[in-house]
Amino acid sequence: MKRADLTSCLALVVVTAVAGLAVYGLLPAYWVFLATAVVITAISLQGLGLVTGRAGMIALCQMSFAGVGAWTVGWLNVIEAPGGLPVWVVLGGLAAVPFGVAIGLPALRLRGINLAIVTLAFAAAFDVILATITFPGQTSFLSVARPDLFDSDEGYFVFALLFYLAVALGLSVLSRSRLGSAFLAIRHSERAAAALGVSIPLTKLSAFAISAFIAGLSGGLLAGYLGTLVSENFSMMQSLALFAVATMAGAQLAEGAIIGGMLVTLFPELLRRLGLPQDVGNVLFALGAVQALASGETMAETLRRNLASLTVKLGLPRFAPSAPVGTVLPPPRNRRDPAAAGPTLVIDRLGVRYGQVVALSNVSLSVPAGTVVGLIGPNGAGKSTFIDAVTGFLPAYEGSVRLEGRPLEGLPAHERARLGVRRTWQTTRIPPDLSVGAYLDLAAPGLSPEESAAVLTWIGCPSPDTLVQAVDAGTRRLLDVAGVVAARPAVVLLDEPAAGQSYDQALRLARRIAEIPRLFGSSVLLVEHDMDLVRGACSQITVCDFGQVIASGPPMRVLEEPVVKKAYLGIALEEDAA
Ligand SMILES: Nc1ncnc2c1ncn2[C@@H]1O[C@H](COP(=O)(O)OP(=O)(O)OP(=O)(O)O)[C@@H](O)[C@H]1O
Repeated sequence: MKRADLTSCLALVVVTAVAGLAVYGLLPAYWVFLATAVVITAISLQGLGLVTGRAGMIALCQMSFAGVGAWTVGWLNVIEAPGGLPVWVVLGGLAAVPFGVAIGLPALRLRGINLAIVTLAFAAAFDVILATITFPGQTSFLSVARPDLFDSDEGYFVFALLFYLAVALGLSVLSRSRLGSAFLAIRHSERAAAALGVSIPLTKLSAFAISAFIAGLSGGLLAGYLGTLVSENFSMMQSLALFAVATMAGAQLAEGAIIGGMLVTLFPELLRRLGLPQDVGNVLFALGAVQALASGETMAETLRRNLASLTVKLGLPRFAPSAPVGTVLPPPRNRRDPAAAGPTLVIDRLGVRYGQVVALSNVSLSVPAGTVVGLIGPNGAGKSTFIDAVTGFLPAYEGSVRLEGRPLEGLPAHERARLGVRRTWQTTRIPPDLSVGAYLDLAAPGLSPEESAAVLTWIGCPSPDTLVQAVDAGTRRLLDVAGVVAARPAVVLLDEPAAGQSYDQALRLARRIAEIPRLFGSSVLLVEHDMDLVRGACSQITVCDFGQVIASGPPMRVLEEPVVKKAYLGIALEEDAA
């Protein structure tokens, strides 16, 4: 585990222990009882935050997953299964996983309102089923047996808090893993995530499965908390309210889940004491969710921002570790002998149509091993379409694409990326919530901290602990390039990497791109409008116009050809004028 992960896990343990001790030691028994409900709700909210806040999908059936966990615990209690409540709660979580995966399956095709309707329909169906079958032990008033050590209400608070801590620690570690970064990546752009080799179906299903597991745990804990359960505890309305609170509080963060748990538990208590109807709470939660979505900041994020500025004002040391400084680039990929092995990438008679528009027709091109090849052409010539087809982002095309002799037809984008075809985009699609280092881990798993730091220094990006949202647009383009080359694929396809760069930066980038084959062992296909960059980086270029190849060869010769000058008339005149 990295030092930064260890520090944040330790901080989580200390804060939870201090807060738990304060509640346990200072509050009267009734408030400790309420605090237990806060903690149990916070556990469920953490699971919901994973799917909604992190992975960006809508799930309106969190309490149904909790109901599965609670039902399982009730049943294990009735049959007096071995292991007692701690084991039953975990089994309750596991029982909810298949339901989570089943609900995740529509998420592979549906988004937004359609996914919301599917998850809501599941919650409604679960309502009906629960009302019919009742909870085990409900009719005979058989209470769920708590462990002896945690039998009292105060003891059960500690029991629930231990589960909260375990879930928070697990999610904290997960958020720093490649899967955690993949959740953020699919929320930001599924296409860009696939281009990094992330499997979208697997990532979405993992989010739903983990979320359902956590909800199942919370349901099982609720069974032990209340003793006996009724179907209203897990109704569709409860799921809707939980979703609103998760959106408002920012349940993807541990403190957001606790804020949400306090709102869900203590607000109804306040309304009860004021003699106001409970529905007022749900209306306010909905308004709070709208406010959070409109402002783009959840309550937990506001809290973090204020705490950070307070830390700066008080001059306290921040816990962020200093970036490791290294000079060792990752070793280049094992390069095949170019003469013996043939070209890295061969495209033969590629054709693409968008309805009646012929975007590419009979385009053939090859990228020899260890070279940088340019693909240029005026706007609308078909360059991005070419990259989309090669990297697997078009549903269909004519012709063939071969990587090191292997045909890629039929393979989806993430598999092509894993095989060694990596791309960047015309506009950067890096999730802004990630740190620079986490993005590099996502794009190129397995790099050591020293190698990450060296790649970033080489391309001219800030240190790994810098947040992407604090980085300017031009530098994010460089990070795009760093991500693809650090993975050391067979070939990288760079789509206008100099967009947003100054003239000097573009020339520097040209030198870096020319170094890619030697330093990383990857061949390069460069799409670019900046002719100085093309001249500086490429050994061969192919020129397209209206979807067809009009010239190819060494840059100096090809750029002088009349047909190319004609296609580039506007640009040629600009260059002459300059
Ligand atoms: N999704 C689409 N639907 C219909 N037509 C499209 C689509 N995408 C691109 N085209 C058309 O295909 C042709 C090639 O577009 P493409 O974006 O590949 O060109 P380009 O060379 O990358 O242009 P630029 O340099 O401006 O990025 C253009 O005529 C464009 O209008």
